Amino acid sequence: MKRTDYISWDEYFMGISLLSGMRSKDPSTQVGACIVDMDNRIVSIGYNGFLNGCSDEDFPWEREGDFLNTKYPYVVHAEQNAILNARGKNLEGCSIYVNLFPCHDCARNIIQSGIKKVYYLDDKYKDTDSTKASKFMFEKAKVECIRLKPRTEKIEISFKTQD
Ligand SMILES: O=c1[nH]c(=O)n([C@H]2C[C@H](O)[C@@H](COP(=O)(O)O)O2)cc1CO
Ligand SMILES: [Zn+2]
Repeated sequence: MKRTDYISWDEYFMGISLLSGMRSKDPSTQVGACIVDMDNRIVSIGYNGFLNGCSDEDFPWEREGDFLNTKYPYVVHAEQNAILNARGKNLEGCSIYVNLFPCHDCARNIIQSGIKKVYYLDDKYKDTDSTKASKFMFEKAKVECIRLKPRTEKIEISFKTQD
């Protein structure tokens, strides 16, 4: 008799996005993205962070104040990192799982990469122009956006061993 309490594909991939977000140093918003092909094979993963080869201390994590003294000009978004981490692999027809609804810049990159479905959890910036632009572009480009309603509230990962 097979196990019945295994996690669904959606919980698996969104869980990987959330786990990836746990690598983010952003004090306010940790975002993870997981790109999956049409055979449910994981193609790429990314989280929001600063630039390769630079120290995380080189840039500010602030949200407020003069634009150049905030993180916004510098932080690479999770979706962008996931697309770039695919290292040029063909993403046509793939899905992307991301815990936060994509900003308008990520929406453009998602569309241009050939990704056709966006699964998301949180839409806390739904009232911003950025998100409104994302939704408009996704609609015009026929990229499907699906808000995940997970069956369970949380999945626990434990490193406890039997010995
Ligand atoms: O599409 C996105 N992808 C993504 O990685 N992020 C990241 C960028 C920032 O590090 C953080 C947003 O910061 P905040 O919530 O403090 O404004 O989330 C933010 C968005 C949308 O806001
Ligand atoms: Zn973005």
